Amino acid sequence: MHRLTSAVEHRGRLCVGIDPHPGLLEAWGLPVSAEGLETFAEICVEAYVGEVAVVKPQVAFFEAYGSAGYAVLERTISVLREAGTLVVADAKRGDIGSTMAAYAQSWLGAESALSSDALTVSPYLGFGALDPALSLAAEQGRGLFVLARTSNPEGGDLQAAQTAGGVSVAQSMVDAAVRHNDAQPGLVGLVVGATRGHGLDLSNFSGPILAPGLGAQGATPGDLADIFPDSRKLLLPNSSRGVLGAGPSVTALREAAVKVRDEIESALS
Ligand SMILES: O=c1ccn([C@@H]2O[C@H](COP(=O)(O)O)[C@@H](O)[C@H]2O)c(=O)[nH]1
Repeated sequence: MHRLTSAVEHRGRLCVGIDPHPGLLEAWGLPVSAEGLETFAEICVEAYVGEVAVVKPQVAFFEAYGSAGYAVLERTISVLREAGTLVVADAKRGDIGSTMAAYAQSWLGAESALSSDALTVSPYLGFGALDPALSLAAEQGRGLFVLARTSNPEGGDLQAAQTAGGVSVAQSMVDAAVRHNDAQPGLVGLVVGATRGHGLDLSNFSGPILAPGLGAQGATPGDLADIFPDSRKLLLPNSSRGVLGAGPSVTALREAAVKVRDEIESALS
């Protein structure tokens, strides 16, 4: 949490995405192949390093190219982290505890080529199933972002459903995160979409919140203060396509990221 707080103080709260959609590769004049992917990622890295605190590669778009895609992802993560940019691997892993331990080693283990500063995880096999990842993250000084209320409209039926405890499923994830952070501040972050009112009580939650939905999904920096009235300090609004649409010029991409970054900072000041 200390590294995140310091990065955000220096380079703002925007978490910008590297989401190499095939349509974006084409729009950038790149082949839809692992070679195109590599150039796309290199342009993103050049544009973002030094300007934003946090970058979120969307693992799915690398995975689509198999081992060659993973090799590009490994290089991308490593170059970003060596340059001092925090990396959230958006892989949304979640499984029974014994398998979760292996996912944790892949994304948070110091020796892994995919080792990142934080990983998105799904708690829908039970928050307790995340324990091996929580332990490794704590040991390695990394973080987890646990899906609570996602930005997509389809998430509502499940996430807003009432649990036997009388709170929504999403709120139960927030409450579990609060309990873990009481023991280890900042270990658990949440994913809460910026696309609508989330209906959550976040007043006891002091960890980071990854808030996707700016740009292509319709949210604007001006919406953030209303949606997250009590969670501004470590709020990490995410925009991917909304910024990436400015490429392939490194300068134009950097300017687009800096513009959104600065709009977020003035909206949350
Ligand atoms: O609730 C969620 C969780 C994750 N995402 C991811 O964030 C980006 C958003 O991309 P845009 O291009 O800015 O829409 C993408 O990687 C999603 O998989 C999310 O949108 N909502």
